[in-house]
Amino acid sequence: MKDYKINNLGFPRIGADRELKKALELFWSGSITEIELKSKSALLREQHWVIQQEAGVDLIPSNDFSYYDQVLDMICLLGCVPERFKEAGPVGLDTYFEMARGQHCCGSDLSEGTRALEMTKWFDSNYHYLVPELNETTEFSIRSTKIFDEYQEALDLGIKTKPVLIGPVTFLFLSKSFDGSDRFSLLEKLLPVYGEILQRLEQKGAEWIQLDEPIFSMDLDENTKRLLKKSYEYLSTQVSQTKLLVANYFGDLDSNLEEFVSLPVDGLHVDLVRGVKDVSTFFKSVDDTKLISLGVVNGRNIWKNNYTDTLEIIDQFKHLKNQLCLSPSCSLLHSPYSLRPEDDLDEELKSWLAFSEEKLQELQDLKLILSGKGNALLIANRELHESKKQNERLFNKQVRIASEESRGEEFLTRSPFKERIIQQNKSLKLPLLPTTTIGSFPQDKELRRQRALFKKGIINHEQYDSFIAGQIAKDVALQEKIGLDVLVHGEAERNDMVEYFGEKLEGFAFSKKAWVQSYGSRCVKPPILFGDVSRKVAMTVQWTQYAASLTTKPMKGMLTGPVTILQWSFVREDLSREEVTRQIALAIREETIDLEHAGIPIIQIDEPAIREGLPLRDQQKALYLKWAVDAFRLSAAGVQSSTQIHTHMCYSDFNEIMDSVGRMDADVISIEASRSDMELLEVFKEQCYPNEIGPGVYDIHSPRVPSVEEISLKIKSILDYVAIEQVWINPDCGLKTRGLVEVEAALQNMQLATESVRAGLLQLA
Ligand SMILES: Nc1nc2c(c(=O)[nH]1)N[C@@H](CNc1ccc(C(=O)N[C@@H](CCC(=O)N[C@@H](CCC(=O)N[C@@H](CCC(=O)O)C(=O)O)C(=O)O)C(=O)O)cc1)CN2
Ligand code: MET
Ligand SMILES: [Zn+2]
Repeated sequence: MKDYKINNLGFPRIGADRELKKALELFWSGSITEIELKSKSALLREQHWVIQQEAGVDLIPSNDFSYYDQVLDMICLLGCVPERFKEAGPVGLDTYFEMARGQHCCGSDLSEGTRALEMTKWFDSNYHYLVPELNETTEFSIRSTKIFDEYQEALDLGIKTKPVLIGPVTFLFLSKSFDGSDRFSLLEKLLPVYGEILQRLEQKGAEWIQLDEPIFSMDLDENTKRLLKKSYEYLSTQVSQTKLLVANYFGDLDSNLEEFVSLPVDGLHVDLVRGVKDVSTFFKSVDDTKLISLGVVNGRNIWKNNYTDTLEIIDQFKHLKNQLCLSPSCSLLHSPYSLRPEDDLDEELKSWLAFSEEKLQELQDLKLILSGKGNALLIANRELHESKKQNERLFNKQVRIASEESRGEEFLTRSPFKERIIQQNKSLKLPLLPTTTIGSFPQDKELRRQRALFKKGIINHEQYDSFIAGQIAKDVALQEKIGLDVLVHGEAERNDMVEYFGEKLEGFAFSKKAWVQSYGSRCVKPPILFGDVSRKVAMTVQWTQYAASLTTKPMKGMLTGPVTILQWSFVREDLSREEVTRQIALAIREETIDLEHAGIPIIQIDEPAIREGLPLRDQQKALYLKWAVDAFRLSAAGVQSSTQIHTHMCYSDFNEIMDSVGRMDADVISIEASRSDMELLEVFKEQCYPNEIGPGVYDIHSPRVPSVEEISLKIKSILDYVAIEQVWINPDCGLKTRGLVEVEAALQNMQLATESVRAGLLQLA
């Protein structure tokens, strides 16, 4: 009988009750010391290692913990800290957080020293990493001992771990060259430092080291393949006893399979959830001394594993002489912690789910079944999946019919943009460079407390609603005071832009504590989309109408788009993503039309996740973009030409999707632009993008308040790319993560800057 081991790629680091988030935020506000933050973090690491040990994991990861982000940790480890963060030598926690969050001064300091690193999406997930800044002269040297310290820390607890780090080629791929040089040319300088890291880990006694190279899930040119080969040929000579495991995840190997299996390393991890088509060819080419880690339990979704299907996959590897490991498909960073606190979920639904702790249990179950002793587990699991398939809760006949009947309606066009905009300008009467915000306003402790009280049933609906009404009134008054042109209601009633709609729509369930890290200390609680989606009642009309009644300025209604709801939920796997998105689009469309009927002149349908949902493989991109854009169009189809449709996307890379952005045909699109210095407007300029654009004029991810001069310069630089009639002025994204004081100051400066640019134009005229 074959002996299987259990390998884990990474464990959620935020804590069962988001302890790390809370500790970080206390530390940043000065309420706890660095020593306290460090000791709380050490406690979490210990708990996580012990849980995995008790769950029978053989290869337990270390260095999967991070105070903020694993790529930022790599920047420190490799010593490529950008020059504006002056510190030399070991990178301290202050510099570390400064790179992540920018410097915390509320002045008009324009110096480079204050700007945080750019943040962008980790492959096709909702996790954000900090982008390493490289240029031709970047030098590397070990400037953090975290990976060694954490290995030692576990060892002191009696646990021998497998340190995890991002591999050199993926690291360079994730980086950005700031002088136009080819970032991969730095590999020569980078490899010796990796070699030194591996040697130091070997000296400490590490048996295995995991190097993550998810770049293998993407289309690679011959040069990149060569660099991967070269890297591992070199790195394998840097250790003698210690074994190297290279991990691919998030997709299949496809055309990279040959290169992957022939890497001169001791172990390979494959994602067999997304890369299932690799199975049959994989074992034909791999040599039998390598350990193979089979990523069979989905680390990106929350549904209970289907053991029968999984055993079929494993079966194909059984005849190999290789040591086999059972493993999650990727790090469990993307899974919530545990199902245990979810006592509000009904038992049936709960029986369909597995979070991180349960996923480790699934690996143990599978191992037991493979050893011939788990037949009862296998039968129970099979019965569960059989009965789930037929469960009525998953189907709504009316929704299926409506979806069929709606085919083609996404093409219902209003008049062409050039004509629509004339009508809209006539009724909206906005000044040149209209100012607005992206939707959410700060949510303070008291607001969250009131929502928590309401959810616990301690205050009733009337009490909660009257609190929300008060908050909306304050937000509207603030916008009036500042003098913004298009107002929003501020989203006070929304815990999150996706979770809120999930709670209102049919077909979703929601959890109490299924938090997943999004960036730094920020987490999201993706709703669980398990059945056919439909709208029970109007979801936003009441609050939008109320806000509109408080002002004479135009009020912009605020909806979350279908692709973003899909992308940021845990989604059923028994229906295509395209079909699920269509169902959501139809539900959102009902809301769009209700808002129009309620007299709301501008409706924003946010689609920040369209870009992130783009498949990693070129071949699959066009199909995705087609149905994604169709779904967006469907969610707005049916409104009058005079109703202005806005959308919002917070990404810096539009190059690949520009045609699709055009096809969305929103009257106005607001985008995140400030961290990347407006350079992304290049593609809008090149393509002569015809509709209106609001490039964010300041970064909302940092508490820093930009000065009037700074914003004026930003506005002027926008005008280098886009005709003034097309331009809107707004921040990069929503303001819900910020404090009220800094928001008021920043928006005030934004308004003053806009007015000064307008005045300058008048003088010129
Ligand atoms: N889903 C999603 N993905 C997104 C974004 C987004 O807005 N939503 N924005 C982009 C950036 N990512 C972001 C992700 C999270 C947050 C964010 O602010 N998250 C909040 C949680 C928001 C939330 O749901 N808050 C709950 C509060 C939950 C809570 O903490 N309750 C307390 C109790 C409160 C009390 O008694 O005081 C508790 O459970 O301990 C609410 O408002 O109701 C956080 O981590 O702090 C922001 C941006 C990309 N991806
Ligand atoms: N309307 C949303 C907000 O302002 C858009 C956020 S995009 C992540 O919060
Ligand atoms: Zn945004």
